[in-house]
Amino acid sequence: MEPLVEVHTDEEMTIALEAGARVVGVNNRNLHTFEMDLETTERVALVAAAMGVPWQNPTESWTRDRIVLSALSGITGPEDVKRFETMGVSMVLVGETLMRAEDPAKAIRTLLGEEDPTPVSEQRLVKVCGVTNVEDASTIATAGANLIGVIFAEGSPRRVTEKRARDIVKTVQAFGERNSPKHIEPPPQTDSSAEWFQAWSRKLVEASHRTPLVVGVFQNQPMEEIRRIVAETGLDLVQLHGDEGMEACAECGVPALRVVHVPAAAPGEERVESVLVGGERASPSAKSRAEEVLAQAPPNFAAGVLLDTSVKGVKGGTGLPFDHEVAKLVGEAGVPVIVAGGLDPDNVEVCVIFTESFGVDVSSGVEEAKGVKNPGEVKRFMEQARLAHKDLTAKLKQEEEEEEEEQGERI
Ligand SMILES: O=C(O)c1ccccc1NCC(=O)[C@H](O)[C@H](O)COP(=O)(O)O
Repeated sequence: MEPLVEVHTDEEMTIALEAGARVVGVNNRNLHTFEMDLETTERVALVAAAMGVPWQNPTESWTRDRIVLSALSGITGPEDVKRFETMGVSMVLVGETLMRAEDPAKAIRTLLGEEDPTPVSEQRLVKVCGVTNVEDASTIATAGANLIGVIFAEGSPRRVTEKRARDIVKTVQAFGERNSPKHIEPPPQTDSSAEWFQAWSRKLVEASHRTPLVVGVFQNQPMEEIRRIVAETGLDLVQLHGDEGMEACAECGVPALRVVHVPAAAPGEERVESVLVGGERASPSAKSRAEEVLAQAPPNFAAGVLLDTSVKGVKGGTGLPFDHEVAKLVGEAGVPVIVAGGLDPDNVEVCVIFTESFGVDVSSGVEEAKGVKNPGEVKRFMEQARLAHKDLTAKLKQEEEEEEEEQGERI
């Protein structure tokens, strides 16, 4: 019988090989800090290479002059399996991903590349906001949200203390197997809002698809206060939800989402009703609102544009939608947006398919009381949003193919 010897550092690898270990597993998780780093296997494997000990290629049968090298922990998607397969690792060990999976058999097929997951580059964002306790944060992280919002805005019934925010940050970090804020490098500066926000949207999805990020929501608060709270609580991102303007987003100490407020829609005008009236593609009011939004979205400051409803001076957590035609038009101009305001598990799908938005944000639509989330509704919202994202990806792909076919026919 051959024992599997687990190592995490260069030194441990040296000891294991010198002792004659033939099956060596590199744990990507540091068991002292619980921090996860998939590069650990690659780094520690170099020690074996430097000692002239080759490892077994997964496609060949084992010979005793080679070690069987395994990558342990942190494997969450087929791209991770591929990464280790490419470097010739013989085995991967997967625990947490299968424990969290609703359908472990399907999860294994997905890891092996036999099921078709949405590639990260095509994924979209879901934010659940107004979280006030660690139990809700855990529920939302487990349900698969990308962003978890905590509110510092004065007067909000969902406002949290710094201590509570710190506890929520710790819970979300532990879920994502990290113990520090996620650093996201901004894209290169550009003259184009579309280019800037598209680059940021890819970065946000990439940074949050394994591990949710915590967003602190502020409203017209002094910048020193924001920066202090960011540093003291460990927030990953900020959301400026007042009249701060775009430029302020570059001053927060971490990347910031900028909210642009759109007045609440008149009843019945939340979505498609303004389209195709009298041959006009969009209502004049939606067009001018979209232009206003675009004018407020210069490049090089914010990490994203979040459109939310304002009603009679109230901004945030209104539970009311705005005219989604506005979001659709801003997206068509090339600027990806996150749509907030009055979303719930029953209307999120229509919103996603209609607006083709990059992201959605919900707060009161999944609450059972102000500041208290309903776990069943959170789960349902996530399922509906993800389903809609899948349908939208399929729809956009089909449209692209049809367009290519048409172009081919014209030539
Ligand atoms: O939710 C609040 O109480 C709030 C108060 C002040 C500023 C912002 C606030 N919420 C920020 C959000 O991002 C909400 O998710 C967004 O407004 C949507 O809320 P809802 O319409 O309830 O889904």
